[in-house]
Amino acid sequence: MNAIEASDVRVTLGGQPIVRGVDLTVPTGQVLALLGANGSGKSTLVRALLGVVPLAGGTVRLLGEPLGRAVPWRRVGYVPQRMAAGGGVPATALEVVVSGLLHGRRLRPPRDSHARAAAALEALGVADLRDRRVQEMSGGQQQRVLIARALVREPALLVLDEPTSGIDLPTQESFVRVLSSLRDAGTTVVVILHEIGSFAPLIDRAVVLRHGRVVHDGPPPPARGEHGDAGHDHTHPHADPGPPTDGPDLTLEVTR
Ligand SMILES: Nc1ncnc2c1ncn2[C@@H]1O[C@H](COP(=O)(O)OP(=O)(O)OP(=O)(O)O)[C@@H](O)[C@H]1O
Repeated sequence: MNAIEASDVRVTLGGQPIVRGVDLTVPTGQVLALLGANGSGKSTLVRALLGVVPLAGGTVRLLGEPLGRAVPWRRVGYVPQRMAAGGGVPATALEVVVSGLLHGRRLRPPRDSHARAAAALEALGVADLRDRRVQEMSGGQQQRVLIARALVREPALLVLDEPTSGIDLPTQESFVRVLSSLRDAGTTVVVILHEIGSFAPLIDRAVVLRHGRVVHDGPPPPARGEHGDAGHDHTHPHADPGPPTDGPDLTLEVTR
């Protein structure tokens, strides 16, 4: 089965076409990186795939069901880009993570929710923050709490929008290990990345957007190696240049 089947997805925001006819099929268990310059439409595409913004055209199926009530949402985890984890509510980290176990008609968390939430915080290296209020945390700490909130659902499909921005390298690496074990358990992962960086060993496929269209879909771009002594491996999407063209030219530089 495919975790995502999207066909000719179109989104218009503020009168502008932002996603301009994207086809995307993601087989179960695949780890897909969504890359592209700032403003190329990555966040808008995933928001459309998850039904957060309305489609101006096209169709989406998630976990075998058409977008809407039939989708088993409790099996979908989503970590939006940079959002205050508590949404202004004076909740502790543990409470925010437990809220990840609530869905639809389930208003009371399951019996083992605290143990599961604590384990998710531990996996993200923020076990010691469990009783701290999220509004009092740094952006990176809040981000980790949000990731824990998505992980605690043990999702079949996990969608992450630049999950590691503002997170230091050792924590990024431990997060990549958490994702590896999820992948081994068969979870499908779609992750928007600014740089492939520490995710490189995990990525099966890279889709690059430019001006709301797919301009690359295949293996992650190979490292070119001209910065051979940089000591690490990352992908820089350049700023989305010029007017839209249909050409397949990639504005992607991979340095090593
Ligand atoms: N609510 C909105 N109304 C109007 N335009 C919007 C809205 N949200 C996003 N846009 C525009 O849509 C375009 C794509 O934005 P989007 O956030 O999807 O890009 P992105 O590739 O995720 O960028 P980034 O890497 O900076 O997060 C941008 O030009 C943005 O200004």
